[in-house]
Order: sequence, then C-alpha cells, then structure tokens
Amino acid sequence: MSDPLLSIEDLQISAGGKAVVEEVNLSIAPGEMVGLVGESGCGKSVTALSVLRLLAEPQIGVTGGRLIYDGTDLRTLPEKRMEAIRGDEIAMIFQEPMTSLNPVFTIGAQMAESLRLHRRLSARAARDEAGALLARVGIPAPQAALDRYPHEMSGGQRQRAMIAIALACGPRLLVADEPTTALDVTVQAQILDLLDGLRRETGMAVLLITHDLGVVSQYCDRVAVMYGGRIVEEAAAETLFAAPRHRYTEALLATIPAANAPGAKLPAIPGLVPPPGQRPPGCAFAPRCRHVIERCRTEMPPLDGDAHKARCWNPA
Ligand SMILES: Nc1ncnc2c1ncn2[C@@H]1O[C@H](COP(=O)(O)OP(=O)(O)OP(=O)(O)O)[C@@H](O)[C@H]1O
Repeated sequence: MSDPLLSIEDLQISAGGKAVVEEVNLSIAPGEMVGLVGESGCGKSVTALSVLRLLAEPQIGVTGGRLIYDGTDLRTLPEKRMEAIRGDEIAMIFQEPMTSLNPVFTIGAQMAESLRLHRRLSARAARDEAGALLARVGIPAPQAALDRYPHEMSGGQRQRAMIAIALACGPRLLVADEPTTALDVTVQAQILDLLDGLRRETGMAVLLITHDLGVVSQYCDRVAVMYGGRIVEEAAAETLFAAPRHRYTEALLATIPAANAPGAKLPAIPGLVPPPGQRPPGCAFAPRCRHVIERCRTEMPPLDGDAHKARCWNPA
C-alpha cells in the first residue's frame, strides 16, 4: 500500500474535561475509501471534524495525538494555512447541506469561485465545468440550476449541490459525514458511484462516515468500527463482513435482516451507547454484550492484531 495521505495518531478529543474520543489511530492512502461506522454518539463526527480543525472550540477540542496530513501535523499549522488546506486539499460534506452552502450566492457562483481559484479556469470554462459537475451529481437541467440560490432548491438538490461544490476544488481527501443518508436510494447510489469513480480516476481519498453497512460493504476498501469513543475493530471490508471479531461488530452485522443489502440501516442493539464520562472502566460495550466475561468489565482490551485489529477479550 502507498504511504498514507492522512494518518490519525493517538487522537484524543475532550469536552468539559471528559474524553469523547480516545486512542484513535486510522490512516487513509490516496485513492482509498475507508468507512467509519458505529451507532450515534460513538464519536465519528467529532473525529471527522477534528481533521479539518472544525470542532466547536472551546466546548470541545483535540487534547492529544497527531493528525499527519501529507507529512505535516495539521494541529501545528497556523489557521491561515489550515484555511487554505480546507478550501483546496481536504473537503468535507455533511448530512445537512445548509451548514456549508452560502445562502446569498447562487450555486453557480459558489462553484465558479472554487473552480477559478483552485483549478485556474476562465469564467466561461468554470461555468461549463460547474454545469458538468451538477449533471454528474444528478441535478436535472444543470445549466438552469447554476443560477439558483440554495433556498430555491429542494433538500435533495441542495445536498447534491453541496457535494458538487466540495468536489469542484478537486480535493485530495474528502471527508464525508453521512453524505447521502437523507437521499433516496437511487440518488444515494448515483452519488456514491460518483465518489467511487473519482477516487479511482483521480486518487482522491475518501473517509466515509455512515450508519449504512450495505454502503460500506459495497464501496469501502477498509472499515473502522467505533464504539464509546474508541476504534474497536478495523479490517479490510471483505474480512470484516466475512468474519467480524469484536462482539460489537458482530452484533451490528447480526441485526441487519439482509446483511450487505444496499440501503440496509443499522437497527437497534438493546441498550444505549454510554456518553462520555459514563463509560465503564473496561470495554465500553461490556454492559450490552451477550458474550461478556469478567475481565471485560474491569480491564480495557488492547487493539490487537495486524491487518485485522480488534479490541475484545472474548472475540468471535
Ligand atoms: N460541541 C460539543 N460539545 C460537547 N460535546 C460534544 C460536542 N459535539 C459532540 N459532543 C459529544 O461527542 C460525542 C460523540 O459525538 P459524535 O457526533 O461524534 O457522534 P457520532 O458517532 O458521529 O454520532 P452521529 O452519527 O449521531 O453523528 C457525543 O457524546 C456528543 O455528546
């Protein structure tokens, strides 16, 4: 495998003196699509936001570890340099498009600015390219859509426009936090196919945060499963789906009626994810685990293994 583009090393994120994310290690190589999965509240979104230094400080912030992007620790960069990286090299797309769309500019203007700045296109060429990108994310009558303001579009179209804007700068790394969750299955497949094509053509790396294990099995090379602020299992997607080791992963997979079916969502495992500050001393999943042994309640299991890592005292 080529050198990683991004290496998250021993990341710790805290809020109000409590650890939200701990000991997270994850790397992504150029052209790779890595899935980050887990139930709500496990720490996926804050991990993603920390890479772009977009955590809502001072309520929550990175308190340890390194975020090595292209050889440099992003944590040490001056804000000006970070702004340039955010606009140019690392793009992020969210479930809620209004957080990243500017309401006072047309979609075309927002895309053209990015295209002219980052790809040095003329006004004419930028408009053509913007139209082509809107068409690729499945917006009908893309030329007309360029002249629309975000509030003049439907929710689904806004979502697609946001993705097109993020892609306009030609990012080397795309961090996608539930990018297609609100969209119907056909559009979702269209957009994931587009991201998949781009990473193959351009070598763009993708960190895909999702609840949808079907999407992960179909598109991701590697998967990291998060629980209670830690990565509890990491493996090649194929390996993880064929033979999960951590009991949490096993439970997630078991609750899916047609495992791997596109669009299959994670149904509930009985019990709740413990919030930061209320995690038990051992494995955070122990209170909900059907295979719990005494040691699980008292001692934190290490993340064991090489290509297939799991943090479990009584693995499958
Ligand atoms: N701004 C904040 N201030 C304090 N705590 C926060 C803040 N943002 C998130 N948290 C806490 O961090 C934990 C992880 O949240 P996060 O949103 O990363 O989970 P998630 O796994 O992405 O879930 P979801 O899928 O619902 O987005 C939660 O317990 C949440 O309460």
